[in-house]
Amino acid sequence: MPISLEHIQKVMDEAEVLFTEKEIEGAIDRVAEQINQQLADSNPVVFCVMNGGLIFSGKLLMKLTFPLEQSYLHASRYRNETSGGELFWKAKPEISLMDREVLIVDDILDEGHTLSAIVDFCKRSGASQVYTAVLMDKQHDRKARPGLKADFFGLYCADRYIFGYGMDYKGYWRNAAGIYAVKGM
Ligand SMILES: O=P(O)(O)OC[C@H]1O[C@H](OP(=O)(O)OP(=O)(O)O)[C@H](O)[C@@H]1O
Ligand code: HPA
Repeated sequence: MPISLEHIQKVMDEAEVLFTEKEIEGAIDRVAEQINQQLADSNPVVFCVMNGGLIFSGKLLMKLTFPLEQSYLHASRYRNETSGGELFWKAKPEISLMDREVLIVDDILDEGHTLSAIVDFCKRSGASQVYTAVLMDKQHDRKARPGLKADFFGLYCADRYIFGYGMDYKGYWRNAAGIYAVKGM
């Protein structure tokens, strides 16, 4: 069934603000500072995980102050739905990862299946070290493995369905300049 724009607008009108733009920008500054300290001499390839990682990657990259290469990959398991399924690779990395340090940048670590599969792929492709950075870490006990964490993360969020700053609700509101929770989810 096609999604009605009335529904999409209603979701925004009724959503709860979890984090303001100012709070999120502060978190991105902190993540950038940590990465600048730890990866400055590593000549990494920084991969944006499309689509959700687009805004965080863009904002983060401009705050990284050392030489790096940038690329993208696209693996999706939600496909505009609000619960995850099988991971589907839409675009694998084109740049060689052999003996490279890699930083994967995504919007959210939810159950972590996406990030784990991407990290495994990079290691199998010869990366010497794989780091991960996410804007949001969702708090619950359904992680792909207990204790799964990103190396760098911005903010913890509650176990709600969230959107904004790259994260979508049914394909919409990635452009929202704040992080919102859908009413009742
Ligand atoms: O930790 P997980 O439970 O695996 O979920 C996190 C992943 O889900 C979202 O991507 P999605 O599959 O929606 O693709 P998209 O970025 O193209 O929207 C998000 O951008 C993460 O990549
Ligand atoms: O809460 C979420 N919001 C948007 N995309 C997501 N992908 C995994 N979890 C989420």
